Amino acid sequence: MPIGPNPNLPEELQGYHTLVVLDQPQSTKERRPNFGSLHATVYKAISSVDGLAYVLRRIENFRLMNELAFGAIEQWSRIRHPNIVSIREAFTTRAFNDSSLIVAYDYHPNAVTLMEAHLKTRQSLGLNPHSPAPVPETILWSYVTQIGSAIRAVHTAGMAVRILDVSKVLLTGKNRVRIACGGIADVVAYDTRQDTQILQQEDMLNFGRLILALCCNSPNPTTNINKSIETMMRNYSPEFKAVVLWLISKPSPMKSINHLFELIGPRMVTEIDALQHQNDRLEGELASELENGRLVRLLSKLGFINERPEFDRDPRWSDTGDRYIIKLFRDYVFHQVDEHGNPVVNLSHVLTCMNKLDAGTEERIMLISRDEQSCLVVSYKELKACIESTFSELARGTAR
Ligand SMILES: Nc1ncnc2c1ncn2[C@@H]1O[C@H](COP(=O)(O)OP(=O)(O)OP(=O)(O)O)[C@@H](O)[C@H]1O
Repeated sequence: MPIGPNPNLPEELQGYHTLVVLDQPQSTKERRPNFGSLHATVYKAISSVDGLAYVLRRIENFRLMNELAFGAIEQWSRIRHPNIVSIREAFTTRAFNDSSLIVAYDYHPNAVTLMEAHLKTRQSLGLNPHSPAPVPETILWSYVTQIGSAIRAVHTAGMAVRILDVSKVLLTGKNRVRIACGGIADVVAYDTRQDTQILQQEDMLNFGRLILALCCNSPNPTTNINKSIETMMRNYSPEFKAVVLWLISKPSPMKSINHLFELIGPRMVTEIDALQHQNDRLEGELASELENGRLVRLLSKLGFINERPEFDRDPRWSDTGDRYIIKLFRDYVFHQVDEHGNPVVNLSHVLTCMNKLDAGTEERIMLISRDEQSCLVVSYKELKACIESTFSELARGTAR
């Protein structure tokens, strides 16, 4: 949640403007480093290039010693994965009166960290964060599949995730998770380069710790690992426990993220089913939005045609031919009254009429003039043709 605009922030930052801090404010006393020994702050900002919102992660007091450190950002920006927040670019800046590293990522509205979604709520509600209110196993299987898939993509690209814990994985939709800080560690720790295979083994350990943290409602489940494993065993199936224990098991050259997918095979089928259901639901919603779009277009055309002020003194325009039929139809749809003369405000009548008009059905309706002196029987098909021809006449500017 944005905390609000801050007058102390730069107005413009290498093509970004309207910066808003997204982190929870920390008092100077409790402010702790959150990237190794460095402080980081997260902002939402708007790009002047495409007008879209992005997230800028700023690492304070960072000195770039070697331009080659940005090579990793290029590699990361080539990764497009549904469970990784995409990187846009990275640069250094003095706009904050220090030397900062900025890494720009895609912005996901309403995203919260797994920490905020599952662990902080208990603390903020004043509940014991360690008391058992386990995250349901089905949700955790989904997280395991998604985060595992993200790690696999990064490892396949010859890199390591490096920053992976409950405060650095985002929940960006219903059960959709994304790794949030790709690339930063590669730049910040460029000078102390480590063997990628070792880092990849650490990824699996961190992944195991992350899942264990969610099982135990504790951000640091490894402080008392035996107790955490006990808690997990009480609340989750043996199959799930086996996966977590494998993830936190000792690193070995034989331990690869690909093996995870052999362990969780049947769960991936459940995940695929859930995704297809979700897809069906979204397609359903999209279909009704398409219908709404068609209706808005039709209503707009009616709005353009009826009561044009430039034809006010020219009853020949609005009271003859096609336009007259459209005018009576407008009254039929919107201006009906009941037997007491009260307006009938019935949205479903409007929607039914508009749908029939859009489809151009053969159904006939009786249109009566306000003075009840004339009465016309027309089909929706004829009405549709009238509206189309009058609207194109208007659009061509040949209405007079
Ligand atoms: N790509 C993003 N899109 C949308 N919101 C994001 C994105 N990345 C982070 N956020 C938001 O920014 C907030 C702060 O992120 P951050 O990674 O600093 O988490 P944090 O819990 O404050 O971690 P730390 O304790 O390390 O500061 C999160 O609550 C999240 O809602």
